[in-house]
Amino acid sequence: MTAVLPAIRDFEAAARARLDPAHYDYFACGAGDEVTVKANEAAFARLALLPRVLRGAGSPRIGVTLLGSRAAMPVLVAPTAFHRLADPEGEKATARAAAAAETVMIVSMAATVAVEDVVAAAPGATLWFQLYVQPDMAFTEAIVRRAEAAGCAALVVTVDSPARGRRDQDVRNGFDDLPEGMRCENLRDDDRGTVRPIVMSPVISWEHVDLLRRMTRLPIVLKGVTHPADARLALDHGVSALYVSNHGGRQLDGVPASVDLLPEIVAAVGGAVPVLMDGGIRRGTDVVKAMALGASAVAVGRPVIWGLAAGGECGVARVLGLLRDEVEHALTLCGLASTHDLEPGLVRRC
Ligand SMILES: Cc1cc2nc3c(=O)[nH]c(=O)nc-3n(C[C@H](O)[C@H](O)[C@H](O)COP(=O)(O)O)c2cc1C
Ligand SMILES: O=C(O)C(=O)c1ccccc1
Repeated sequence: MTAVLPAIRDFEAAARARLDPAHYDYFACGAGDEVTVKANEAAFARLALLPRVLRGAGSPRIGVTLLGSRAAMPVLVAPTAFHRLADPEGEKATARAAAAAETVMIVSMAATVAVEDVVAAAPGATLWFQLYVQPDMAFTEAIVRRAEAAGCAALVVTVDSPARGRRDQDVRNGFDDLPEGMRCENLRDDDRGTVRPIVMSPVISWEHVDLLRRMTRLPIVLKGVTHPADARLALDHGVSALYVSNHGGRQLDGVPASVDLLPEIVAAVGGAVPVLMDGGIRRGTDVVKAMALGASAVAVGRPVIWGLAAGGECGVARVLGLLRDEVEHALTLCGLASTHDLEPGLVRRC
């Protein structure tokens, strides 16, 4: 992979040229009229940065420690499904690139490589496991035990999906299942000898969070919280971190941009636990804006997919390296020595 690709959008163009059009659409598209998909990126464009000068800050430090996991940069790999649609090595390639970048990869429950095989392929990677609670709690527990045994360091429970989002473009393309030879390997049921379908269930409630809390000693991150009242409830239920997300605009269309939700959630949490966010991060300056508004770190979904489709492990490594360089550069231009110096005064609404 030798092309000059100076920005995330160049990786998207390269990915689009290589992917089956229906698979590109699956990765790119969102629910409904894609109001939320567009809002996620547009909201960053409406936030301006007000740099400080003559601070002699030197080269910025951008490492973070989250729930005991160390990351060399405040950009994590968001959980995304079906990496083998983008590259034959799939999640193994993504995990190797995340390990090389020394950041956390959140492995999707809907991965096309079993979590044990991801770990084996990327020794030294720091992995968190994303879970959709399945109504069959015995099966949910079996999945949690696999993630624990594989060495995952946190459980990211996605709560924005009581039903699957309606994505019209997938319907137009007739895309509703993985091709022959690919499966969600984390859903393999040894007792039945089959792979179970992922159930997105409207019966999941706070009781299930309590059950998970008692089931595992792993820190629990609640992904997909948008309402400040839910942020407060989450603290009552003992979660270790909140993860503000609208699922990249793929679930309920019309939810505000993630970065616009951050200030209220951060205020509701009051520093009790870390607040992560994703949605629309395409530049180092976006990372800086989100962290100035109180995020402890951010995650990227589609940019990683574009790197993977454009150039496999090397492509993901380049996307993560690009974001790292851009974060350092943006902090330097803001006159800051560390991401810890980011504060709301750096950001102006325009
Ligand atoms: C193709 C694709 C698959 C996804 N699969 C999952 C998933 O399996 N579990 C999950 O919690 N979120 C999933 N997400 C949502 C991402 O974790 C994340 O919230 C979103 O991509 C962030 O927005 P961004 O793509 O603008 O960075 C998926 C997103 C995309 C684009
Ligand atoms: O496509 C998605 O956004 C997603 O979250 C998902 C979850 C399970 C299976 C496939 C996709």
